[in-house]
Amino acid sequence: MPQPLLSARHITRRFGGLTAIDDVSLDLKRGAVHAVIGTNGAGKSTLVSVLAGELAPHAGTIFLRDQDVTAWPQPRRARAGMGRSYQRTTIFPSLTVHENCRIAAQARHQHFWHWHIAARNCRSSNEAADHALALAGLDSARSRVAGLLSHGGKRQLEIAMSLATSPDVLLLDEPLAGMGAEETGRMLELMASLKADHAVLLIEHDMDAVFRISDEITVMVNGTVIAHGDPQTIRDDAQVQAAYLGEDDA
Ligand SMILES: Nc1ncnc2c1ncn2[C@@H]1O[C@H](COP(=O)(O)OP(=O)(O)OP(=O)(O)O)[C@@H](O)[C@H]1O
Repeated sequence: MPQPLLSARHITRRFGGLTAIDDVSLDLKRGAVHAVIGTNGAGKSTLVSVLAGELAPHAGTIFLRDQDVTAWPQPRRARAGMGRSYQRTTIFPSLTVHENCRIAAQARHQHFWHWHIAARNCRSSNEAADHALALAGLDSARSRVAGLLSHGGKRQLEIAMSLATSPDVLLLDEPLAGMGAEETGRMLELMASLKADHAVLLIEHDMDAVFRISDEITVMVNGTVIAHGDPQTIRDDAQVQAAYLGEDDA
């Protein structure tokens, strides 16, 4: 069994009187897609934000490899190898696809005393952007204006921007939202190809996609984990069926 790249232990996060996530633990391993599913408001996005370092937990510990990163802010976690994509697209629409990736790459590849160097002259950022575009299958679109890409293309670019920071861990928040069947198929192929070198956390409402792509699934209801296991275990779990999966999904 490979050691987890990321381990979250007993994470709790409250918003005022609401406990959005309550004592949640999970592991992300290289070579595996770990999906977190649950009804609206179950706490999935909050969990991603806590793992990424955008929200501090009220309790619990997060380890990246063997290092306790619980107190690290988001930029430090990103430099240490955590990449994330967001529910809403966060690209720079007037820049080209390559420029978007190059800017993302600078966050990890450029030393702080090099910020005065124009991004286009920074070789390591350019190389990281090239590599990310190749991984994400966007090589041929490198010179296109990002805002003119299809919806699926923009989501693909978001993942490429995340890859440009050379992450080991990828936190993907609803990467398939709003996609048609063809775009979904392409994105699932991309995820399958990325998991060899990455630990992938997938938040997704498309259950067909989740059950096709995932190696492990964690099910959340009202901030707590009610089940965890491989897709077949989750399909067969009576509590999951009652709480979440409809008859069509189970
Ligand atoms: N910044 C915030 N302030 C107050 N409450 C919040 C905040 N962010 C999330 N919540 C609440 O925490 C709970 C969990 O929200 P979260 O967005 O994590 O759920 P989710 O499972 O990602 O839902 P969805 O599938 O709809 O995206 C919800 O009740 C939500 O209203």
